[in-house]
Amino acid sequence: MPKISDKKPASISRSASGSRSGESAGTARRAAGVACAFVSVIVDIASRALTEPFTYAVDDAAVNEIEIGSTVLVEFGRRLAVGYVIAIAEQPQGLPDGGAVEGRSVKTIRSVLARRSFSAISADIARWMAREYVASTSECLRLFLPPGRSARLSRAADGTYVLEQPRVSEVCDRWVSLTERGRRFEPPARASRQRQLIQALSCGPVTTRELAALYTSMSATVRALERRGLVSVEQRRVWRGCDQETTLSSASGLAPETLTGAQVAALKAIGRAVSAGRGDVVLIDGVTGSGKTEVYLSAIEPVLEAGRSACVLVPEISLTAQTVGRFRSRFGATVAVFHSRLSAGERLDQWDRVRDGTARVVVGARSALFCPFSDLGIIIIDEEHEQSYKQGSNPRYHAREVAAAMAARYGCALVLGSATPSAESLMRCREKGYANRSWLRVTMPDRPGFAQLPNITIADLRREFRSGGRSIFSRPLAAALERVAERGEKAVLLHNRRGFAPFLMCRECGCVPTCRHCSTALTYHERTHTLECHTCSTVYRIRAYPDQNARCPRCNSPYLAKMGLGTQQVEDALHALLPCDVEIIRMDADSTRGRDGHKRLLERFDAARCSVLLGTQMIAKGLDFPEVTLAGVINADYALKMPDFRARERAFDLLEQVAGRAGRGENPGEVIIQTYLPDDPVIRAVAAHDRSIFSEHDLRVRAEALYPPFVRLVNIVCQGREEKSVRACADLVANALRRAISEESCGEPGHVPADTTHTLSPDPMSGPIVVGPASCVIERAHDRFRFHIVIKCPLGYHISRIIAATLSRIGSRSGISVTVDVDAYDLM
Ligand SMILES: Nc1ncnc2c1ncn2[C@@H]1O[C@H](COP(=O)(O)OP(=O)(O)OP(=O)(O)O)[C@@H](O)[C@H]1O
Ligand SMILES: [Zn+2]
Repeated sequence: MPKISDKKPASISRSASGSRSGESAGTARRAAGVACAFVSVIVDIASRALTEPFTYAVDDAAVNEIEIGSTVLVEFGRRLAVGYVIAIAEQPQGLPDGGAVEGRSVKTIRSVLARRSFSAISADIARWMAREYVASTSECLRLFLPPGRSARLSRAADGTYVLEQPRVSEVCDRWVSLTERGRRFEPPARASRQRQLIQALSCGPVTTRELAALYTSMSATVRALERRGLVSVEQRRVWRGCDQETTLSSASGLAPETLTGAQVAALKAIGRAVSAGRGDVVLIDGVTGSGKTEVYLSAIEPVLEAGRSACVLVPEISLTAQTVGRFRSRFGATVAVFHSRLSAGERLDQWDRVRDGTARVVVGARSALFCPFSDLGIIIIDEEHEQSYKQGSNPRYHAREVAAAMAARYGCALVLGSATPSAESLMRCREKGYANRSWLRVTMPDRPGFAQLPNITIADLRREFRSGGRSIFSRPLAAALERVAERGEKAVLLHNRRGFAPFLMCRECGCVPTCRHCSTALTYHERTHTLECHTCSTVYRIRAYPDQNARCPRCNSPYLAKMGLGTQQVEDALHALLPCDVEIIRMDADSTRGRDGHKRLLERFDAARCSVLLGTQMIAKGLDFPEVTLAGVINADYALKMPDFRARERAFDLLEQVAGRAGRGENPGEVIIQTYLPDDPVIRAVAAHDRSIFSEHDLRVRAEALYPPFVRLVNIVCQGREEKSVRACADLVANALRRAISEESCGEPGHVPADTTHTLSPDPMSGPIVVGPASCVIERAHDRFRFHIVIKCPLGYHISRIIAATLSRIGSRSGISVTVDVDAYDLM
């Protein structure tokens, strides 16, 4: 590892804040052959306060190496640090944030650590993200760096800084081939090794790895013939992560003969947004199975023909072989794929393929947004309502918002698709715009061809219970499952396990074992006899009734019994109900472990003649199997009962999505939803295929209680081991915020920063409201107490700036962490 001595501290002048970084300055400098240059550097030190760049000089040695996007080593205060170049100019005054800096007081960068890995546009987006999400600019920029290759400094015991080697590297194969002379070469009769080698190469180049597998120890022979100029050895990059074959019948992306009228209309709207080049947004509000994926595929074609690239985001959960297969079969090797199951090396290789332009269609989860695109023509977000587009750790960005900011900067179109669009997106479309960009909604109300939306039956579990039904399956659902078995069709069955996860409860004293480190109830895993904490992953061994060793941890009673309903139990009930030639496939976190677990289960479901796919949320999304004629929901109620203002929207999305799996082919589909709450507006809306029954009710509630989409919501969580000091810190933060907000409104009434003005409906409030602090719903996690403050804030008000300034004024408290979540989704 290279060691770098820690020279005496250097004072580095700090530049004022700026906005745009121009690539043209660097290009001009090189064209003019100017040797001396200055750069704006974002220093990579974990601190929310470090959002602005610092100015450094570049000496002659480095001047030809340095570009926007380079990683450099710099002195920063008393230490060394890694930094990222976001702008270059001949004079400090020429830097977007320069001017205030005197040339001679500026430090010179130590060295260039890595070549360009992001563009000026990316740097601009990272700075926007840092401002918007109260994050440090370096943590936002790091999203754009090559996976596993970013430079890191660590401090050794003797005080020197050590540059850590990147964790991931490229892999090359060595290819051996015959040269012109080699082809004419006749090895001597006794040289059997040489003969073998020449023969192996006679049909074309072979890798040394293959040679080693075929013949042990061929390397000496290769070397010998190479020296004589008879064979040549060439390094070629291996592209990992490009070979995910699947046998799924529906993973083909063959274009249909004709597009539906709605598809044509949607494509026209997208075409207009692409050619407008302003970052306009098109929301495709299309029922399940209406052919949205086909619209995405057709919209990408002209973009590729124009030489530009496309980025397609899908929720992690639906990054299945089926979705990926459709894109690969339409666009071939130009597709790069990003999902969490890729190895670090595969990620790097996919990233490099995007950078060198071999891959121009990227399909991936939210982080795919940060690929090194050169000329982005379209960004597509499928299932745009999905909560997984919001990042749960710093920087807590929402992919939809980042994509919109990107689309504006790239001058490309943003396409959002969903059968259940988010309240936020629907509102922006009603207002016809947001943040100076046009938002247009197009609907696709029908399925193509003869496919119809399925018929929906609500099975009232109260009535079922009153008339003596005690089975997991109500009579209508049991009968429907039996019909599927008789006809040799397929069914999907949702068992929404969250909230129904089995837990243990003492029948005598009512004790429910909770985690020692967190305030969460523990999930019981029957097969391993363990209780597991889903917050901190602690595992406790335990025995449950009727095991003889079962004991309640509080009262020692043997009646520590299992409650709730596990997926395995539903699986057992299905086996009991259906004939044994019906294949039952269970898909949950346990059965999909491993890299291809998910894909293999779907392939089995696909290949079976008659089968039932039973699973958690993961079966609800995006699956397209035309033979599915029944979709069932074991219990719809959990989703409705969560203490969260978005719970009802999420419940509606989930039910609508599951229902959408049935009847996508020629045979009509049927949906049966079991519930104790048949009169709930969510259930009635799903049953009637009429979103407005639920959304009118839901929006009224949210408008009255001041919740999104009518306001923006920021959740600030303080955590620490000592309850009292955490509480005190939260009080301090809340009061400081209240003061800052009231000062702000006195100074300049109605002040709205220029880049966030838009035309949404009149604000229901005149200024931000700070609520709390209060204990979080999860009061304790990982042995740390949790308090939160919620800010409700009018749309268009730039609250992030005030939060950042307030927190940096307060400074950090030892042992207490403060996290800021702007546009929070998880308020627990
Ligand atoms: N114009 C068309 N003519 C005939 N079939 C089509 C057409 N467009 C799409 N399809 C077929 O209809 C089915 C549903 O399409 P697709 O999966 O694109 O729908 P979707 O709107 O993305 O659905 P979901 O929201 O449920 O994921 C697919 O099997 C697809 O091949
Ligand atoms: Zn725990």
